[in-house]
Order: sequence, then C-alpha cells, then structure tokens
Amino acid sequence: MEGALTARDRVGIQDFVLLDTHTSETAFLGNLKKRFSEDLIYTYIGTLLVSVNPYKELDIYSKKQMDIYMGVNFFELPPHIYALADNAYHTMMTEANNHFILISGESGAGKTEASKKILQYYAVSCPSTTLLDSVRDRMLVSNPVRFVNSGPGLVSSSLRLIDHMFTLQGDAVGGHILSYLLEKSRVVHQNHGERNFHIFYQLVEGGEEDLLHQLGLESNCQHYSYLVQDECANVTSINDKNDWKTVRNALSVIDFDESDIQHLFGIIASVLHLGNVQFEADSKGYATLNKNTELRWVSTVSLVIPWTLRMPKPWRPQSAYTLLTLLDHAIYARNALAKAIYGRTFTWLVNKINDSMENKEPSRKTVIGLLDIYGFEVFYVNSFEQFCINYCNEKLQQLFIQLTLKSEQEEYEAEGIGWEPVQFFNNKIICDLVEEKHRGIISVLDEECLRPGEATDFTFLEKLEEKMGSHPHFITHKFSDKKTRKTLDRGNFRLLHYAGEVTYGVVGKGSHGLSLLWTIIHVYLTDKLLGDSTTDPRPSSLLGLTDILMSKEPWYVRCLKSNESKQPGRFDDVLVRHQVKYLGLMEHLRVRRAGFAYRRRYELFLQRYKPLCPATWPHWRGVAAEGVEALVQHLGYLPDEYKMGRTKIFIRHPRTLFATEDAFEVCKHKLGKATKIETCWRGVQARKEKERRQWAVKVIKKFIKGYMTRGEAKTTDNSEYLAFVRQNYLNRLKDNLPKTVLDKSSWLTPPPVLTEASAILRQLHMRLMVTRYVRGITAQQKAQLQLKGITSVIFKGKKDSYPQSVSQPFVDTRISEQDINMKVLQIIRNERIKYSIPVVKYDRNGFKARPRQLILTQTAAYVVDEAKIKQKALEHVGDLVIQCDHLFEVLTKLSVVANKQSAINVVQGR
Ligand SMILES: Nc1ncnc2c1ncn2[C@@H]1O[C@H](COP(=O)(O)OP(=O)(O)OP(=O)(O)O)[C@@H](O)[C@H]1O
Repeated sequence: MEGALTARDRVGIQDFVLLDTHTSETAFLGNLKKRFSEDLIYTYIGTLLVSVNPYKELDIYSKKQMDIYMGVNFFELPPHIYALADNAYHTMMTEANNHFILISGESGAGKTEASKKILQYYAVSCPSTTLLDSVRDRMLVSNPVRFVNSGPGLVSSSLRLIDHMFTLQGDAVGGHILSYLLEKSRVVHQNHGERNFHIFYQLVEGGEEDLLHQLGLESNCQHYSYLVQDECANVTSINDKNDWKTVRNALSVIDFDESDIQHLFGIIASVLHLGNVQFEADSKGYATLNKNTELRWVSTVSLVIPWTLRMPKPWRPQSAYTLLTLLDHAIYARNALAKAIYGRTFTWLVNKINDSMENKEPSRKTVIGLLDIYGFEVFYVNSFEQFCINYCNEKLQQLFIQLTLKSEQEEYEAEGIGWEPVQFFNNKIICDLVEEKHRGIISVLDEECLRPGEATDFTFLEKLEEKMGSHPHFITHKFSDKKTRKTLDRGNFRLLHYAGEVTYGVVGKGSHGLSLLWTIIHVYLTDKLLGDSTTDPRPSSLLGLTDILMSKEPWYVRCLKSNESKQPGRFDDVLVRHQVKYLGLMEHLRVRRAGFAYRRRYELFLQRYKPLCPATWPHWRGVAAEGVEALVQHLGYLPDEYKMGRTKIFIRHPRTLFATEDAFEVCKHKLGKATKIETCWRGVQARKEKERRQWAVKVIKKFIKGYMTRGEAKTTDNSEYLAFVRQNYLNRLKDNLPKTVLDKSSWLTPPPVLTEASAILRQLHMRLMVTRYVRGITAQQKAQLQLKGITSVIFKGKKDSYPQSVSQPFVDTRISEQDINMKVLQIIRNERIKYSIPVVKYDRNGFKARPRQLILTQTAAYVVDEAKIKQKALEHVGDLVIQCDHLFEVLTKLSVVANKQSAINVVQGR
C-alpha cells in the first residue's frame, strides 16, 4: 500500500483515512470515481472495505490473486476483498477469537458477490480435510439460495449471518446460516427494476413439464400476477432455465430428498396461485370470490387452507377467527398469507441447510460470520419493513462506533498515547428513540396493538406525538415547521437517522379504524419471524444479533451500486452520493479519523523513509524509535503533527505523510543510480561469497569423512585428514618437549597414526638431552658425581633419608678429602691440627659430655676434646656419636679417605 502512495495522483487514494479533506463528501466521491474509472473497485476506510459494483468481470479473482493476498499484511497490497478475508482469518487464528464480516448495501450492490468471493477465498486458502471439502461445497451452494445472478435467489433476507466455523488449526469444518428480516414483501410487491425471488421464474421457466402439470402451473411468467408487477420478469442477463438446473443440483448437494423438494416446489407454486386469487367488491364493498380454482390449487399443492386464516390480536374487537370481508382487507390478507407461507418456508429451508452443514466435530471452534444486510432503505414513503431494516442499520452503526472507538482507545492506551476527545455524531439517541422500553416507538406500537379498545393508525400516531413530539430526531406534520410540513403528510412521521431523513407511513389506505400496515406487519415480523412478540415487542432477533456481534471482532464491507442500469463503467454521481450518505460512510470516516490518520510500526516507517535523513541512511544501528525521531526531526515535523507511541509513530494529518512521501519520491530517483551500482556490487560480492561457501562445504565434508575414517589405513578419503593430524601433533610436540632428563611424564600422547614414530622420537630426544647434559659437566661436578656414586653404593636402599640427599651437592669447604688428609698429617706431625667435625661423646651414665672434635688418621680415629686439642691419646670411654648435618657426605668422604667402603655398616633407621 505504501508503494501505491506514490500513484495517488492517477488512481486516487487507497485509504480514505488518508484523504486530507476527509469531511468533504465531494472529495470522497471524487476519489471513488477516479479509482472506479481505473477499474479499482475497492477502497479502504481504515479496515473497512468499500466496493463499487463494476457490472463486469474483472481479472482480480483468480487463484493467482488469492495466492498474492495469502498471509500478507493488510496495508501492504492494494485493497481487495481477499485482503479483508485473509486478515480476518489470520487474526482469528492468532487471537483464537470469533469474527464477523458485515456486508451491506442496496439490492444489486454486490453483497452476494462479496460473500461468494469470501467463501471462495476460504475454500481455496484454508487447510483441506475431507470433512471440510463437503462443508465447503455446501457453503458455496447454500448461498443458493442466492446463488445465481443479481437479485434474490430462493432466499433473500435483508439480513443474513453465515457462520463459517474453523478449528483452532484453521480448518473450516462447518457452517451455519442465521437469517434475520426476510425481505418477504418482495413476494407480493417489487420495486421498480426489481424481480421477485429468482426461484419463481426458474420454476416456471425451467421446470419440467410433468412437474409443472403436477403443480398446476403453466410455463409462462406472464400468467402470474406476483411475477409481472414491474415488468421485470425477463431480464436478459438471467438465464432462468439454466439456473433452474443449478438450483436442483444445489438442493441435492445439501441433502434434500425428493419429498423435501416436492414439498418446497408445492409451496412455491401455492404462492403463485395465491397471487392470482382475485376478489371483487359487492355493492357494500365486501369482497366476493367468483372463482376458486387457484384456492383449490393452493390447498392441493401445499395443504394450506387459506379461508381459515387465523388473524392476530390487533384485529380486535372482532373474534379471533374472522372472515375477511372488505375488499382491501381481503387483498391484504391474501398477500399477508403469501408472505407468511414463503417466510416459513424460508425458515424451514435455512434450518435444513444448517442441518446439512452442521459441524459434527466436538473440538473447540472459532467462527467467522458473514453478515449480509441491506443498507438504509429509503423510498418516498416507507413501511414497517424499512423501519426494521433502518433500525437495524442504526444499531449496527452503534456497534461500529462502540467497537471502533474501543479499539482505538485500546491502541492508544497500549502505545501510551493520551486519548483525545473525538468529534462525531453518536446515534445512540436514535436507537433509544426506537427501542427504549415504555418510551420508544416499538413500545408505543406494541401498547397500541395490545390495549383494549379501538386502535387506529391515527391513535398510534397521536401516541407517538404525545410521547416523543419534542424529540430532536422525530418529526410529524403537527410538530414541524411550515417548510417541512409541505413535505410531510399527516399520516406519516419522519426519523432523522444518522445517515439521513426517512419518512415512514403509518396510516393505511383504507383506514377503516384499524392500523393495517403497521400492526399486521408488526405482528408477522415480530411474532412469526423475529421472535415472541408477547414478551418483548422489539424485533428480538435483532437484539440477540447485536449481542452475538458484540462478542465478535467486526470487519466491514460496504457495497455500492455504480448505476441503476447495470452498465459496466458507468458511475452515477447522484446514485453513489445517495448510497455514500445512507451507508453512513462519511460518518464512518469521521470516527476512523478520530485521532491520527496514519500509524506505522517504527521499523516499517524507518525502512521506507530512512534515505531522507543522513543520520538514518544507509543504516540506522540503534533503536528504531530513536531512528524515527531523528528522521522526523530532520524532516521538520512539528510537535503537534505526530506522536511517538511504544511501537508506532502516529501521524495526525495525511498531508504530513504525503509531504514525506513526495520527498521520498524525489530522493528515490537520486538513489536509483546509486542503488543500481550497489546492486551490481552486491551481486559480485554475493557470487564470491557463494563460491567461498561452496569451497568451505567441500572441505568440511572431506574433513568429516577423514575424521570418521581416521583409525583406518591411509586412503584417498583420509590421507588429507591424517596429514593434518600429523602436522598438528608434531607442531604441538615441538612446543612442548620435555626440558630435563628427569621429566618422564610430559611427553604428548600421540594420535594412533603416530604411536610408533612418537616412541622413536621420545628415545631420540632423551638421548639428546643426556648427551647435552654430559657435555656440559665440569671436573668438579664429575668428582662430585663419583662421590655420589660411592654414596649410592653405600646407602641406596639402606637408608630412608637417602633419596632426599641425592640432590644436595657435597661441598668441599665443609670437609674435603684433601682437608682430612692434611689434618691427619698435621696431627701425626705436630699434633696441633684439629679436625672440624664436631662429635658428641656420652659418658657411661649416658650423659652428654662437652663437644669434641673427631680426628682421623689412616689407622685410627680420635675424638679430641676441644679444650684439650693437643692431647694425643684418645680416651676410649663411652661411644662416639657423630653429630653431623651431612652424614652421607661425611661418611662417604671418610670411607674414601679410609679406603674402606665396606667398613661402613648401615643399620636402617639409624
Ligand atoms: N465484484 C463484482 N464483479 C463483477 N460483477 C459484480 C460484482 N459484484 C456484483 N456484480 C454484479 O452485480 C450483480 C448484483 O450483485 P449481487 O447479487 O451480489 O447483489 P446483492 O447486493 O446481493 O443484491 P440483492 O440484495 O438484491 O440480493 C451480480 O449478479 C453481478 O453481475
């Protein structure tokens, strides 16, 4: 849809909400006409769809078109009935709630076509099951019903609700038709250009000879007065003979057996016969019946005995069973009977269809209802039937106002935007005028009908004047100004409906003291068709209907007739203007335009208009809302022109949006070239990237295969992988080789393929380390090692503390061999030298004596008292204990000096 904003000059605006002069009826019509001339018959008012009958086949209903609209956001594509059907379906699926699609318009405006298109769309787009297929067939033919050509089929009510049932998975599993306000008057009277119900013509024109004979009918419509009233019996575009076959077929699809069908045709025939019953007035004006052939046929084919017609209460003060006498009354009763018979047949038929489409699945369902209703009916003078239809429209407008304002308010609340009061006309005052208990028109009418005493049309009108004479929406001759009086008869009253004025006639032609028109129709409509008039005088089914509708989400389709003569391409301004007015489209637009004309999610808005601002082009990396704020600031939006919600931007006037759109259009051209280059560059990049990925996939595949066969002998599959493994291991090994010959544990574990090689490498490395070590050894270290070797021979495995001593080097300064030799020599020579190993001597009693020195010679060892160092002799008293921190070292050195390694006897633990 945004895409088409740019085409608005040629094809107009796709959504009336974006009409800047939204209160101008002329602008509204201009837009409709502009679009109609381009064969664009659909236009939105928000989510409401306006459809103008093109009276020609348009190539917009193909399977391809359906596919385009499936699952696409409402505003992304040009307006279409499929977009509406699809969005209703998807909203139902995501929110698991019920919906209804309200289709309204005058006779011939395209309501039936619209509901057919919706049903066909669901038939194609919903998930399919066997059960569903049969229900679909029935739903499609049950429109039969109204199914062929313009005008009424077998059934045409002013209001029909077809419920389409779906499982929670979205399968259509059942259907149900509710019918309100059957347009029964069409049976006995058709307006100019209208036909009676198609079925009459189809039966007469298409019925088989045998059947017609059986029903007492002749194959000529001209013979039946109910069919020739407006010389419209033969409409060239309608082929009654063919349609008759379709009807017969449809009846069998929806489970009608032969006896049902016979019964149905019998009743249709009886209505035609009844229409031909002629009365004549005798000298007193009473009706007489000269010929009763027709009546006999009526009783033969339909089992109705018309002359025992039971008249309802309003016929008081006469008895309950009344023989009609006055000519007017007789004709009226005959027509009333015909309508009643047809009406009841209609109810029976709808029930049968519903039985056949009943959903037999017990699981939870959601529903999309198709509600088909006449728009406001406005004739020169209107009867109770129009009153009911118009009241119904009035109620539906109330519903629309309530639901639309509610959902607007909810959206504002959810988006954190303050609600602003809306200027629109609330028609509740008119609904109250009609329906209020004890005070409304229907209550007054009901009281009049039921009260004892003589009720006349005039008393009824007087009562109305008495009760509501001062009401601003009620006008009678008595309570009107001079100018209005000229247009209003005394027997009429006028209601100022939300869509315009309608004048209703109360007083019947005969006016023989009885409120003919109103009371009879009232009783038939309320009592027989709409519910029980004794408990609630209002058309109770309508009240029930509004309750049903209130519990569902609404979608609206408004159908307009482009011209009266059904000509393709002709747009009759006056006719369309009239319908726009009486369908309340301007009022609708006003409510829709209550606050902001346009709203979009930040991401979408930014995506489209980001080229208009350097900060957001080519990419906005931050939060979308902040990007939009930067964008609109750059575009110079005034604070009053827009509001920032939680997830959406709201723009008050279409002109702001269009200015942005125009700027975008200019910018787009500039960007065009850049984009082309960018596209090429991206193409090259994409191709490169593709090649890279393909290569990567190949390598990864090979690698995985190699990994899987890594334990096996080298093959072409795993050779690369094994080479990789080898290289990898050797690289790691290189960095992690053991550093000392003593390190026996840190050699890396090799992969299976390198086990042998690793062992060889390990040996080599060890050898290398040993060689290096040996090469680096000094003479001193060598001597030390030799000493250590002797220590090892003496102590290894015999002394617990030996292993700890291995790493401690012997220190020459402590006691060297040379040292000892020197000292010993000195002792021998001059007895002055002391030896520096401190020892402890214990006396006999085990007491520790003073520290002594140990003196060694080649043949003997002496312990010398430190104080008597010069004493040569050694007193052999007690044992000597060598007290030394480096026992292994001392004893080793001693043994080397003494050259008696075996003399050292090691006792474990000492
Ligand atoms: N979308 C459409 N495309 C083409 N032709 C259409 C379209 N809608 C309606 N028509 C034509 O207009 C005729 C009348 O339409 P339709 O029968 O749907 O009117 P209606 O509003 O249901 O009338 P009624 O209330 O009298 O039954 C159709 O037979 C068809 O020829």
